[in-house]
Amino acid sequence: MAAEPTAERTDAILVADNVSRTFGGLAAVDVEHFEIQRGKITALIGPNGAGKTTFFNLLTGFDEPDTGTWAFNGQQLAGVPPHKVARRGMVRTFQLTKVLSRLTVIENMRLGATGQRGERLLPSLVKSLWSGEEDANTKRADELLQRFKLDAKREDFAGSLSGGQRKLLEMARALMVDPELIMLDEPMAGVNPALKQSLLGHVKSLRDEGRTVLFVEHDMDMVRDISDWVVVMAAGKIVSEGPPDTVMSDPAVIDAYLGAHHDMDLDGEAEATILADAEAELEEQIAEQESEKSE
Ligand SMILES: Nc1ncnc2c1ncn2[C@@H]1O[C@H](COP(=O)(O)OP(=O)(O)OP(=O)(O)O)[C@@H](O)[C@H]1O
Repeated sequence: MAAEPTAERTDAILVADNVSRTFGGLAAVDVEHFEIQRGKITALIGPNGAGKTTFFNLLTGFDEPDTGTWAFNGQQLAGVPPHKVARRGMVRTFQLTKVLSRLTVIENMRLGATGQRGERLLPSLVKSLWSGEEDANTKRADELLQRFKLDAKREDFAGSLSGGQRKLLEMARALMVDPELIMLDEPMAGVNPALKQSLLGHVKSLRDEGRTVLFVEHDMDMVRDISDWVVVMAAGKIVSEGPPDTVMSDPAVIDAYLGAHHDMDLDGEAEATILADAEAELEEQIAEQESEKSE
């Protein structure tokens, strides 16, 4: 049996109660109780439209709930704007938007240091950040780019990165504020199958260095592989939670997925394109590793 959603566990870094959000008549999120355990990797899964992204947005201050309270390290967060949430140590990743794609990799990293603000502010922020090349933020950014093997891409436009590299940049950028809790938005989306292991390694390394990770993901292999705890949402509610093996064999979870989740079948052409991309990206990684060795 999977643990009941209300089951008490030990060291929670985040505790949320009665968080709800409706759109028109639709209860997108209606979560009675939710906890994230410190130092663990927690997966938030559920079929399309289950409310995962909305819940993420509520917890990080990007959307306002109709009801609810939640505390991070014992401090209430309702009503706190996203950049202040980030400064308190809780940060979420974002998929690269158009605006961010037009900035270089290092510019994206510097923006990460400011926490998270509305995109309209970005152009002025970018300019004001340029005072000193050698400041502490640049040093930290360069260290992170090295760790995520993006240093060779430092001056490239973020929009030119491959799917896997974008995901690495999203993670590296979030780490600029040295968060205790990092929330990853579909870290495997758009990543070539051949590179998934390397990405998984990076996510595990976040836990190994003492951070807490929450991620939303549709890739069940990833969920099974790296999660310490899995929380399942369906129709806005938490319907099950527990260790990955237990949860994934829970009939309520299987029902939730069979009811609403459809994996897309790829046609031959799409599959060939993905394979070709994967090969190109792998070759690039190998070339980078070889050039590192010869340095
Ligand atoms: N801004 C909005 N206005 C109206 N309805 C919304 C809005 N945002 C989300 N919804 C609705 O709320 C429900 C939950 O959506 P949400 O995106 O949170 O689900 P999800 O679990 O993240 O899905 P996916 O896995 O497809 O990303 C859906 O029915 C969605 O259509």
